[in-house]
Amino acid sequence: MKQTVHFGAGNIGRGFIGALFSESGYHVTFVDIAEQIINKLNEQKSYHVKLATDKQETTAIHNVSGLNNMTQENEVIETIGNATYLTTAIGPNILPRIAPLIARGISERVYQTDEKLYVIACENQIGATDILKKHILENIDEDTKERLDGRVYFFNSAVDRIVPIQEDHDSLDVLVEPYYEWVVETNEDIPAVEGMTIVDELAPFIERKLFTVNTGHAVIAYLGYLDGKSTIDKTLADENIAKQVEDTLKETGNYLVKQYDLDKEDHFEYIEKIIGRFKNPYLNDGVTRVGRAPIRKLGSEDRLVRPATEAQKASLPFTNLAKAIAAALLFDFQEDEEAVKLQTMVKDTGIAKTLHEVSQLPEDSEITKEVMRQYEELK
Ligand SMILES: NC(=O)C1=CN([C@@H]2O[C@H](COP(=O)(O)OP(=O)(O)OC[C@H]3O[C@@H](n4cnc5c(N)ncnc54)[C@H](O)[C@@H]3O)[C@@H](O)[C@H]2O)C=CC1
Ligand SMILES: O=P(O)(O)OC[C@H]1O[C@](O)(CO)[C@@H](O)[C@@H]1O
Repeated sequence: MKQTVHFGAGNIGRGFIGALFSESGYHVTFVDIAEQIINKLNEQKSYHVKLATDKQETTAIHNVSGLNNMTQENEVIETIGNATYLTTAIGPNILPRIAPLIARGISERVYQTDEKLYVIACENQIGATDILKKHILENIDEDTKERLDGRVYFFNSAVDRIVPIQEDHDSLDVLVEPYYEWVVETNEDIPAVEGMTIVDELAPFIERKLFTVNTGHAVIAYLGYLDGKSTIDKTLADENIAKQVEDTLKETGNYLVKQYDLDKEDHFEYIEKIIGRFKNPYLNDGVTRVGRAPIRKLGSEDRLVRPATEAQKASLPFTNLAKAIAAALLFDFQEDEEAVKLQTMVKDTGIAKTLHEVSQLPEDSEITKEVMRQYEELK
């Protein structure tokens, strides 16, 4: 049986990428630090993916097992040696931590086989596989690096499927929205995986997704949190917030249409489709999950700041994006490590210095000034 190894047996790992591989005839080895999940995968050897609809259609996912990357390093290295694909859905900040072990696996593999290995990071980040590749290469010696050519391939990708935090932590089953899109950038003729879309150039796809799905989601999450709302669909039922989401996505939309020469009408239909997905009441998706890790989300290349700086460069409006950034700066959820750190930064150094530090925005930039104005109104 064909083998694939997937780092991160969480929501996207089990509910999306791992499930697609299993349905495409692969045995999926999940690698994770969560001992309980790994044990369950090895005991049950299967789980269910349930659709967030009124009927809750369910698919059984078979041919799965698990390894713990902290305690089973040799087994992980051996599994990398036998895999066709190596994927991750672990969070962009974790990629540097798993890279050394992947590097060891690749280093052994390229002396044992000429079979090709395809590495794809499935994270909400532009160029996530490039980032992973950089960290992997830092852990491979020069002679071995030469053997990667023609044997190990790295492809960037965009992943889109809303998978909320699961209510039953004791179960491997995963509730997911029906919609999904997995776009992979390559010119290689790679083994088919059901549900994987291959494109020559990822930029329009990942930017369209990140600056529509993720920007829209972030606006709802941060404004909802400020307003004491619990979930995304409940927040979107508030007309003022719904209008704010639309206005913000018009700003990112204007940039995307201009940058990628998109058909404006098609793009605005895409926005409406995405907003429809956010309204799914069966997902019960918490604002604190969607708003998680605000420092990462305020990064210069991420869903709020990048479209604002691009809009500014193109002389397009960015006021609503500035409001979303201001709302993110007010996200003080105590159980989120980054939110706590961000609040300390704002308290100790103020908005302009914080934005300079986390978003690389000049302290006197027009965006910063607008964020400061909006922050005062929101707080
Ligand atoms: N949940 C969603 O709807 C979507 C998430 N994404 C992206 O997918 C990635 C994963 O997100 P989720 O699946 O939601 O997160 P998650 O928290 O459900 O899963 C992450 C998994 O990584 C594991 N992990 C953390 N540190 C590790 C380490 N050092 N070594 C091994 N395993 C480790 C965790 O134990 C967990 O099982 C993120 O980059 C996210 O932005 C992308 C699209 C949709
Ligand atoms: O997974 P992240 O980057 O923390 O952000 C949450 C976002 O990602 C998703 O999980 C999936 O695209 C969305 O639900 C949400 O916009």
